[in-house]
Amino acid sequence: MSTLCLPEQQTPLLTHIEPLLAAAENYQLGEAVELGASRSAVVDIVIEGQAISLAFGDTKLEGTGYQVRDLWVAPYPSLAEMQQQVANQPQLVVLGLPTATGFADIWHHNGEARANHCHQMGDREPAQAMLLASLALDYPLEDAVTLARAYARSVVYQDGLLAWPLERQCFPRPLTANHSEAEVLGWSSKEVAVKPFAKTDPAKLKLYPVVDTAEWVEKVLELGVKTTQLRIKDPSEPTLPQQVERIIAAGREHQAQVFVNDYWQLAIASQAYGVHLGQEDLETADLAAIQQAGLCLGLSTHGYYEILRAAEFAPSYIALGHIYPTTTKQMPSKPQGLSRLALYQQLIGDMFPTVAIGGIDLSRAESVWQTGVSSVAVVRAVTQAEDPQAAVDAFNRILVRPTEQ
Ligand SMILES: Cc1ncc(COP(=O)(O)OP(=O)(O)O)c(N)n1
Ligand SMILES: Cc1nc(C(=O)O)sc1CCOP(=O)(O)O
Ligand SMILES: [Mg+2]
Repeated sequence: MSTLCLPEQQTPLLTHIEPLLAAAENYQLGEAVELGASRSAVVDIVIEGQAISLAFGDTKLEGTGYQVRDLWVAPYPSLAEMQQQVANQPQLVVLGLPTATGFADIWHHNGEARANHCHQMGDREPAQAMLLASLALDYPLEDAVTLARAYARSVVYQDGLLAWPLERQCFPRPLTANHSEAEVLGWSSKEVAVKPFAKTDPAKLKLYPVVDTAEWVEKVLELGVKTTQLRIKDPSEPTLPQQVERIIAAGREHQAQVFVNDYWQLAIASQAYGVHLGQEDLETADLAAIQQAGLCLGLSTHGYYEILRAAEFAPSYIALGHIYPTTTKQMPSKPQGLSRLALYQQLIGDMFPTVAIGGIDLSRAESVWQTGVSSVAVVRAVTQAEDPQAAVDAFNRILVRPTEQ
């Protein structure tokens, strides 16, 4: 249970907040949110005992939270100026800044500014309402800002229908180097622009065991698996280059799609089938070199913004994690759950293959598969199975579409 308390002047937002919370309940997107009145001029949200405040316009933020600027009177600051300001002010959230070709929403992330951009922005109140509703539903700030814009736009597209935004056309585009307007708009990014990555074979991308030795890669390929990944987290592991060579040879022998986690230079040098990278790698890895070498690229995502950001790079697949709690890896984010997964899958549609990961076992595979994902990645469900062959066979029986039966 969380609470969302509005000051008097923000109560008109309830016109949007109430149906949005009802839609979220309907889709089972989060815990129930109790609405109340704030005794101060700021909006107060409390989730699991943690309080954040949001101050709009001239209201001053005191304490933890966000100062939201969303009312613009010419002359506007430039996008480059706001990028700098937000990078220096972690609490500043900028909504609907007019730019040369549209509108930008900007927020702070790890010492930098991030932004979405769109040509039509919708109205201010729906955006404010969704920002608050989605924060109260425990979406991270970047997803709340992304949903705020998607909702404000969807109210326009759907002719005033107050519903949870689902369609890609409502969502803004993250400003990355791959955004054709980033340069014209004066947005500077650390990533480089890249062409689309090689495509995977969807028929092979179903059960996707992620394992930590070349021996395990060879073993799962022997068991009939057609997509797998070598994930060795210790970069000083002395046998790393040999293990990568081994898995590439084994992948070729079995005509399988074998990915290397993290070590993209090694993967290029050894002409691996593909590389899997995380969000933080997008700014440091040489994506152009990976693309030019013809390798497939899988990208991790953990929410709306990361999905849209990943899509900008046209990867070979988008991984959606973590769906359920996992003990395999310490996760900074919360488990997404099936309902959020289903909406992410609907948003991505057939634009890119998708891979669900995190806490998936045989008992959960069927419901994950029913969301429409292209693949299910597992660690423990195969490597800790009493009988890995039986586990692989059981997954293979589940991961079938009706047209293939
Ligand atoms: C299929 C698949 N999905 C997600 C991940 C996680 O990648 P990343 O976020 O880079 O984290 P590490 O695996 O490097 O800890 C993955 N490896 N594979
Ligand atoms: C490697 C990894 N990445 C995740 C993500 O969400 O990005 S979850 C995960 C571990 C998945 O392990 P298991 O199947 O044992 O829960
Ligand atoms: Mg990684």
